[in-house]
Amino acid sequence: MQTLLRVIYRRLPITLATTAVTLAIVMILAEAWFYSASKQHVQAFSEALTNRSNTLFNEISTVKHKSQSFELYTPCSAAFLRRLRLSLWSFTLIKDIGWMQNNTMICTALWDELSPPLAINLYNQKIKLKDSTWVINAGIDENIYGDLVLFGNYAIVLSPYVFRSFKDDTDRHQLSFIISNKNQQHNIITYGRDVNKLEGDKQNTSNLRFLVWKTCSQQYDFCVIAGGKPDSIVNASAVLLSSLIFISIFIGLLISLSINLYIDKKRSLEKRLLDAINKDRLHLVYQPIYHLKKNKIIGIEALLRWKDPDIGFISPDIFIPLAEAKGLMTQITQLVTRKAIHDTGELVRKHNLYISINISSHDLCSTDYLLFLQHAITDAQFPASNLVLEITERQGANTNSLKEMVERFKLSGVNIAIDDFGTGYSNLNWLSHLSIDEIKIDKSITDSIETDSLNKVLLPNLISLLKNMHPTVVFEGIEKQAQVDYLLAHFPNALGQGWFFSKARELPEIQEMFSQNSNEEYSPHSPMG
Ligand SMILES: Nc1nc2c(ncn2[C@@H]2O[C@H](COP(=O)(O)O[C@H]3[C@@H](O)[C@H](n4cnc5c(=O)[nH]c(N)nc54)O[C@@H]3COP(=O)(O)O)[C@@H](O)[C@H]2O)c(=O)[nH]1
Repeated sequence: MQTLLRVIYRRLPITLATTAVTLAIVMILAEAWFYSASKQHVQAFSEALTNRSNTLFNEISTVKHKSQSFELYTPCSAAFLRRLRLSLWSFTLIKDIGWMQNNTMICTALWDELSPPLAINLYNQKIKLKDSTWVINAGIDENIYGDLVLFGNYAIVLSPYVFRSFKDDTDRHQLSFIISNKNQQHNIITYGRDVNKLEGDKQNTSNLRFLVWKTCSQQYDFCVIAGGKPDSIVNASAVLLSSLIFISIFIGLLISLSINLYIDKKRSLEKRLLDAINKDRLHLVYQPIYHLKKNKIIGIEALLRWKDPDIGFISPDIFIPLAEAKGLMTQITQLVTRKAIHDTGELVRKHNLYISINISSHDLCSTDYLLFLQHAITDAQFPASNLVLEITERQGANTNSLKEMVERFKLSGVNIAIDDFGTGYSNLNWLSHLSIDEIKIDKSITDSIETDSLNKVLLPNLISLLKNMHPTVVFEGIEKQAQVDYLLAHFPNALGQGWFFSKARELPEIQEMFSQNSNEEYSPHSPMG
């Protein structure tokens, strides 16, 4: 724990930055979540209110339809009132149905005949629609108020619970709503403190500060427009807010810890590599290269390996790019050249093998490396013609300077190969400009043999092109018998390298392979011939 805290503390700016960024991201996400939840709430509220209003309009419409059947009886007679009561029974949102004359209620289903008749105060909000008039909060009797729908002589008294739950919800969530006719000229019911905002915007256009949702009835002439301010993280409960802050800080610290550990690891890997180079902890393994038709090893490729005492084996795919990035490749190439020449001299001379080493185009353009190589060859009395320098172009080196240097290296007697031919790095352009002794066909092309990839279509043309050229051709990454069979049938003089024959091995194992093969019909020949 202490070590972790030290790692975090050591790079305080990174820790503060990641924590601040995480906090900002978490808060933005929380705000977006609140906004989306509020939007859904307004939408659901508007739709529920529309459903409730639909039920109400439906009940009012039923009363209107039935009114003709009521009038078969004398208004306010016992039979008439009985019909009203029977109808009223089935409604949930209508409280009473009355018969009116000159703004006075003569009788109602619940109150029977009123004696004296009740003068109804109809001067509160009055909304005249096509065939009815809505009176909101009409004074019915002493301290009795109610919403009425008037048509003909009838007065429908709405239940006070029609919109009660919606009004409660409106208060709780600071929503507002308007129920208006479809052309929006008459507001039937309005509620909430932001009704004015809804009035100004009845077109369902929400923005970041105010949400609006409009739903219209399919059957009846009304629409519901609901709206309200979106909830915000700022108004969230203290518990939620502090939990989010805590989580953000925690995630921020974890991210900063990972970044710090990654930086440490990268730095330490670089240091470890430098240490390994200086303490000679890198070593070479060798992968045999076969003449396909003769089924004989005629060369070996030196491949660098690094086993760190703490981490274990580290792939060249990791440390070679690291060395390139940190400017350590000159040292690495010199180390590989020195070791390969020193280790394999006897084997090469005895079996007339050729040995390939990987160098970069940067090394090829370096006069220092040329001098180094010449000294190494002379000191070890190594046959220069048995050495192949494999170059891979990754940095986009200038072809003219490469051409000049290839000539200078070749004057020293060594051979030059293009590695990874067929990838974006090595192409026909190099073949036409440089005096090349060997072409190594990339594994991606070898892989296409016996598959339906595009490379397979190109392969026969590539083979017929290469067959007519001077350089030796090596197919890399052979893993299957089918690939060997194909190449034997179409390009028997090609060379092959890959796990089908052998993985890269320690030098003693390679020497062992030669001692086993020594009595086979193998005539040493010029490796590049
Ligand atoms: N400049 C230098 N680059 C070097 C040196 N040593 C290695 N490298 C480069 O590192 C890359 C990875 O190399 P490595 O992990 O050693 O892989 C080599 C072979 O093991 C692998 N291979 C060979 N046959 C097969 C096969 O049948 N299947 C399969 N999946 N992999 C196979 O290919 C690598 C050899 O590649 P190449 O150099 O293109 O011949 C790699 O880019 C090395 O070049 C070094 O000393 N200097």
